Amino acid sequence: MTDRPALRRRLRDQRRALAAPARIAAAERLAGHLLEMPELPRTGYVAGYWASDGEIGLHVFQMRLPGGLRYCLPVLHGDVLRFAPWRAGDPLVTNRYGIPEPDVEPSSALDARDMSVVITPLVGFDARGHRLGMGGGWYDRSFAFRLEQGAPPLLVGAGFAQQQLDALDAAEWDVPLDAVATESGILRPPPSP
Ligand SMILES: Nc1nc2c(c(=O)[nH]1)N(C=O)[C@@H](CNc1ccc(C(=O)N[C@@H](CCC(=O)O)C(=O)O)cc1)CN2
Ligand SMILES: Nc1ncnc2c1ncn2[C@@H]1O[C@H](COP(=O)(O)OP(=O)(O)OP(=O)(O)O)[C@@H](O)[C@H]1O
Repeated sequence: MTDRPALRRRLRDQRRALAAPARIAAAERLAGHLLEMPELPRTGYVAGYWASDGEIGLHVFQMRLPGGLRYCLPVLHGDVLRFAPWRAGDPLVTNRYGIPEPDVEPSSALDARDMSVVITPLVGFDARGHRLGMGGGWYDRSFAFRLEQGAPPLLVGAGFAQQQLDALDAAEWDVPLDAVATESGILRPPPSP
């Protein structure tokens, strides 16, 4: 068994330590890889996130999204995530974790099932698409339905290549990612037996 809290601390420290020019270049390359994914639909809702704590940024990706795709940000609602369309300039509020989210009534925001694509933040990941997040279980609870059905929504993790781990043991509730995008490219986990 891995010590998940210790692993999170180490990976988060490494992520914050990345120099600004490297993180800007990485976000730019990440956007290019995401936008070239053949699985990316031309219309629908795309969930991103507001990068915090050194997470790889999605601003370039958001700005270059094809016109038919609406960019959304997560909104905490009860114990799950909902999503609200957000464009630069739209009002924001700070959630309990200090992360900005669209200033909308959470109960009126879109359901996880309404998303075509979800770009998830990552603390760590492995080649099988196992994801280590911040530890709140938000993405796992919100997308638990993906354990019983296929995409959509397509779940794509986003992170720096340095966040890849050899192997991450998955908990029974961990929802595997369909792909992981980094500055180095797109990693597609082999189908699990
Ligand atoms: N940018 C971003 N937005 C996101 C997530 C994320 O990982 N990144 N989330 C992914 O689930 C959700 C929020 N989940 C979170 C879960 C735990 C902590 C956390 O532990 N934060 C503090 C300590 C707790 C606190 O301040 O109350 C920390 O930095 O240690 C933060 C966010 C939704 N929005
Ligand atoms: N489908 C679920 N049903 C009930 N509880 C869940 C579910 N998914 C996750 N949890 C709870 O969430 C807690 C945190 O899970 P985990 O460590 O996998 O979070 P994470 O994926 O790193 O976090 P996040 O998604 O917020 O970035 C677990 O200990 C578990 O109690």
